[in-house]
Amino acid sequence: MFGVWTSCISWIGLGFGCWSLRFLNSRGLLSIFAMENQMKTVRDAPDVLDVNSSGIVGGGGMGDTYCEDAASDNQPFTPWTRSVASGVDLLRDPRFNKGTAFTDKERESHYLRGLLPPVVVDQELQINRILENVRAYETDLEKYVEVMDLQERNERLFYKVLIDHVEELLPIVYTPTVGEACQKFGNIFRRPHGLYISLKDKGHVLDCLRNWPEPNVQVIVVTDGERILGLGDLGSQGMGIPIGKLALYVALGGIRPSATLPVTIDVGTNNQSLLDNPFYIGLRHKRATGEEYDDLLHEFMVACKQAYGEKVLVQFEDFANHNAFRLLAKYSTSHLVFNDDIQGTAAVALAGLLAALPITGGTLADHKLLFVGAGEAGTGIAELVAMEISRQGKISVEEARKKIFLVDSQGLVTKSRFDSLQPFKKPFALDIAPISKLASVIKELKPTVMIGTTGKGGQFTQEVLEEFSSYQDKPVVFALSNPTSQSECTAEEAFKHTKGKCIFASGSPFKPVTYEGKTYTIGQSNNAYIFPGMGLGTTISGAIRVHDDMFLAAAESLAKEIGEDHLAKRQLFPSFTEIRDISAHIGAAVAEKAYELGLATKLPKPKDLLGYAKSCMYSPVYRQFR
Ligand SMILES: NC(=O)C1=CN([C@@H]2O[C@H](COP(=O)(O)OP(=O)(O)OC[C@H]3O[C@@H](n4cnc5c(N)ncnc54)[C@H](OP(=O)(O)O)[C@@H]3O)[C@@H](O)[C@H]2O)C=CC1
Ligand SMILES: CC(=O)C(=O)O
Ligand SMILES: [Mg+2]
Repeated sequence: MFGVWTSCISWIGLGFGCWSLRFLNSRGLLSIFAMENQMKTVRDAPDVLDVNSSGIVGGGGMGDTYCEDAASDNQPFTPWTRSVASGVDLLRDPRFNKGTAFTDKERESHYLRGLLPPVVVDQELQINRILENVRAYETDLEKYVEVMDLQERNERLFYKVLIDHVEELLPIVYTPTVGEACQKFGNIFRRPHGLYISLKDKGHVLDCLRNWPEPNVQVIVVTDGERILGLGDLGSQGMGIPIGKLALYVALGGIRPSATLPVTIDVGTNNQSLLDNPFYIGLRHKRATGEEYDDLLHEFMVACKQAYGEKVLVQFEDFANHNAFRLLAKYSTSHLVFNDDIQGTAAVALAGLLAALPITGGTLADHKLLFVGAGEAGTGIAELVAMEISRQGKISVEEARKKIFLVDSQGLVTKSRFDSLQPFKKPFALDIAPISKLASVIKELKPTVMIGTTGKGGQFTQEVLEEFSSYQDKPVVFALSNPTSQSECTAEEAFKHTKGKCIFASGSPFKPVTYEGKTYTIGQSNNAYIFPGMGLGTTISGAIRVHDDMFLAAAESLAKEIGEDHLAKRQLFPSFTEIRDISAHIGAAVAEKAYELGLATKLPKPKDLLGYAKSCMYSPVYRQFR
């Protein structure tokens, strides 16, 4: 369908000049021309831009895209064409707009004369201007709005500034600010920036996907908004999360922006304050459940493959756990799908634990791990850790699970509660008397690692941290709940209440902590280290399924990035400034695993997977228009 669309455009464009392109957005019109133009086959490599004077992009090259067509041919010059609007439409198209960075020549050839102020600046100066504006805002939410506006105006500038200033801007486009943005999404709403698929679209989900302007989608992040970070049910306003995650796929993992699709499935919300809010953007009723919910989700999953093929990666994000586990189980055998909160989080936390071993000494199997919070993140990590212990120690996963204890909102997960336990908790149920208080659980079981995934701030109290550090020298404390307000403790509290002994990581960013004259850098144990590389790896290998071993490979690859200089600062995760290179390594490791498991379809396998991964990564540097 879209191949025909592209060829039609090129034929029309060449025949009638740039002005004619402006009339070509009606599907009916296009299909008529497509009938006349079946003979022309023109490849589409949307991010490699080269525009001729009639407003048609033409030329070829691999460049920074791994649009499957371009990548699979593996030729330096693959013929293709791409239509780009001229004049004011070009300025209004964020994908191609360069604003005042358009050169005089480009302004002349693309009908921009008079539409811009006379100054011509480079991307660097534009970045400085953006940063100055962003920094001038007092609140992070204002900064978020400014930065997301830029994404809507000038995509390459948005990604360049994000990549070059990732440490400063990640907390704005991602946790913690994205949480507040979701809470107030209706108030700050400007443009949709993703697909909203609601119960009103039942029977027409494929039409929704077909209305999306980009034909070559490779990564979809979808939420139903029921568990947004630790902020609960935010309904349609959860859309901020897929948008933010996909911005990171591009900035950190080098996926082409045009290959990303944020989706929110709206089945209602149980958040009464949103239902009462006149600015709420979603369906104004309680959540649909059961068959009605499942049918819409199923229609969506089927439509994804119909629209984008077998190899489109679907990332489930921030679903409540009663849906998350069963959706993953239901679709993991038929789709290229993973759940970021269960599997991505597991890989990043495992990487942190592996990285901590040189400090704690011993192997993973020598540890006793306590998970405070036994939902998606908690049991996801627990299962992957058990897999790793089993693999390293050549013991069964059942045996490995014995080193793991869970605590949920009712206290320790024990066999006495077995019948009422959710299925994902059952494998870890202990055969001991129930204990409800966290400090008492610690006293009884003496874990060496404590991982918080409760979504409830402040669970690691002074009493809990003091108890946990009372019998060991190197207590490992991960407070993974997001955003910052929901963190089980702050970095400062962790160091203070363990008397500087802890090895600490958090889900949201914390500033370095100085305790008794020594400064510690706080590593961020966030799945943002994993999913961009996972997307890169599955895409470059043409993987058709995601397998747990790919997450183990990703975790091991990430753990290798931690060296002695990091450990000297007790930093278990590298700085995000290094993340693009790290994502390439993770991508190569994931792709390698996909080939090993027979799940890769891109053949022959590239000889140098790392080099190939790097060569495929999107670069936001401006293109020259000819
Ligand atoms: N750092 C990262 O990369 C990631 C962080 N997260 C964060 O983790 C948090 C949880 O997410 P997720 O696992 O998906 O959520 P779930 O709702 O699936 O799990 C939450 C768990 O916490 C338990 N819980 C709630 N209150 C308490 C309490 N006071 N004491 C002990 N346990 C408690 C719940 O108990 P019960 O089962 O009894 O209800 C449940 O088991 C969120 O804040 C999220 O932002 C999530 C993914 C990635
Ligand atoms: C990071 C993430 O995925 C979460 O907090 O849900
Ligand atoms: Mg999440």
